Amino acid sequence: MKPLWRLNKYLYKYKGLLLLGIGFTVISNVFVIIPAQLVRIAIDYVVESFALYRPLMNGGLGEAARDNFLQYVLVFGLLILAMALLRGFFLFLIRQTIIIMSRRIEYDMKNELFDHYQNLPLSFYRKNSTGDLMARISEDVSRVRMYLGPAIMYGINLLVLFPLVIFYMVSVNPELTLYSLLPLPVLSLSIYFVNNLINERSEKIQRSLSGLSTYVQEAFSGIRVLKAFVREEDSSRAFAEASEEYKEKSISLTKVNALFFPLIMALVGISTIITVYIGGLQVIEGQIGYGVIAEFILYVNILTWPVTSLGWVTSIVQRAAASQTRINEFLDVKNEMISTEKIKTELEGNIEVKDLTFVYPDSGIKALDSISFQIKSGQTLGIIGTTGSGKSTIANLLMRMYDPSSGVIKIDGRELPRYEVAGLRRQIGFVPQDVFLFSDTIANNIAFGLDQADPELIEKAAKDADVYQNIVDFPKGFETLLGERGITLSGGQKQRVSIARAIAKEPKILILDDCLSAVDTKTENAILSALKSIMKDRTSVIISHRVSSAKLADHIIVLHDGKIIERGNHDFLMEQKGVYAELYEKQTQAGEPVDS
Ligand SMILES: Nc1ncnc2c1ncn2[C@@H]1O[C@H](COP(=O)(O)OP(=O)(O)OP(=O)(O)O)[C@@H](O)[C@H]1O
Repeated sequence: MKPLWRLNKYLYKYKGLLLLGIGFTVISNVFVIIPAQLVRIAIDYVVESFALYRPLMNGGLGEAARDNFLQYVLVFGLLILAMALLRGFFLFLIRQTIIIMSRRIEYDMKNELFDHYQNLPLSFYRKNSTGDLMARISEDVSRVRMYLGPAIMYGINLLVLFPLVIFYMVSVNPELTLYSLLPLPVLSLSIYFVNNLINERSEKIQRSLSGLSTYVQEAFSGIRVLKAFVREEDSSRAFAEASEEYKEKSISLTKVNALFFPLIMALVGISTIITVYIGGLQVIEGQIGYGVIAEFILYVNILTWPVTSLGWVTSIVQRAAASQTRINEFLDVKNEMISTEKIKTELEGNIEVKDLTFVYPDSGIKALDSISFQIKSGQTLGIIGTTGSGKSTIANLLMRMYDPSSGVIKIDGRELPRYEVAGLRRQIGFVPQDVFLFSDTIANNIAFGLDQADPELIEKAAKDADVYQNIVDFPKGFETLLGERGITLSGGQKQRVSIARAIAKEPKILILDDCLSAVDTKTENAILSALKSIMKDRTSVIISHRVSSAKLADHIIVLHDGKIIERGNHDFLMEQKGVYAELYEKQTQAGEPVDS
């Protein structure tokens, strides 16, 4: 229960709806109890009237007595009907308050979680899978909503109705009350166990279903690989196996579900039989009238649902508490990327990195080892290195996606933590190694970093990234929709749209992380020379495997195993005849012309 306390702030926020809901519950229950008493009075009246009817009929007053009697019964009938209608109206109002409150809280919770997720550092995303993040914001929040809505609603109903009914029952006949209520605790306990069984099995089904969807999603997004390696049969077999498991689990749930209602009916039936039997004995002994039996049968029926719901509510609350624990676990993750001074200022773009060492906290891999370099505003730094040498790590650290293990990174003489994180990132244009485009139009993808999409700026960025002609050649031009992962574009086109997105926001610092690998050297040169003019007075960092990309940089560093092994400009490094020169030779011999 304790994890659910965190939700009290929401209950407080929507206290108006909650209090109204409680009020409506009390009123609606009054209209449940009164009809039961009316039924008792009506039946007792009918029985008494029958006893009087015969002597009156003999005395010639039969007709008048009959009319009177029918009128009386009609009034009772109308009264009971009116009560039922009023009860229905108040039930409607209860749902309109408590269930609406739960939906609003669900909305608030999802927004809070989503905002929180977005603020968390990259390391959080390394540790937790996207599936997990999605499950907590959707399934777990839904389970918590079940507590805030139905569970609270039925819980309040139970708390109001139960004492009220028991009070009336005891006031009418304590002995009969005891006997008729005997099977109800068994009902509640059985529902609790059956419901837990249902939940357990539903969860297994849910897991198997999400496994099935992940499998289908992967099979079809990797369909080209699947076909190329002729694995269709294998894939079908694996799918059939996963479906079989899903089917078995669904059938096992159906079995338990099938038990649910018969169980309730059986136990209610037993209660009714006991009521009729004990009540019948008391009627024979003259202790009570027939009406009391009818009233008690109604009471037992009235109590059936609240008692059933007790088991149900308990298991909902347990599940909600487990879900809220999972949600709290994520909500309690703190964002370590805190700014010390929250400096918001326009950057000039002078970068200084000193003795930078970085160890990835989750893997313990030392990706960078005492790296130092400087880039003046308007200059370009080329970073060359083998796979896994730490190039992308430098990009991540410059954007403050992680904080260094030791050493400092300064921009314009200030250490990164002094800047407001969003303000800093807003002035850095980043083109990641794995291009990610959204399922949206090309124009919106390019304008992603802008607060307002300016068509002129978008076109200019596309031209500078050398992708303009490709875009206007599409029938819908800039309005072309990109598929789920930009499948309508070629690898090189995607990279260039991604570059256009970074330069459209006219950043002070531009970081290209190996993002020209899928374009030919001619296009690479065209982009790089366009960038040279755009990035005049701004700073660029060009990370690449290819010497052709880094060649034009003012300063080049060559990385190996997290360490700088060579540094200088192209001519200097060529003269050194070291790793860089060797790489240059290899790449030119491999048929990659590197001349501009
Ligand atoms: N998020 C991460 N968590 C743990 N280790 C990581 C992470 N990212 C990278 N590494 C490790 O850090 C080292 C440097 O990786 P990095 O991505 O910086 O290399 P790179 O030079 O950019 O390589 P490539 O050219 O292949 O992209 C590698 O050994 C890699 O396995």
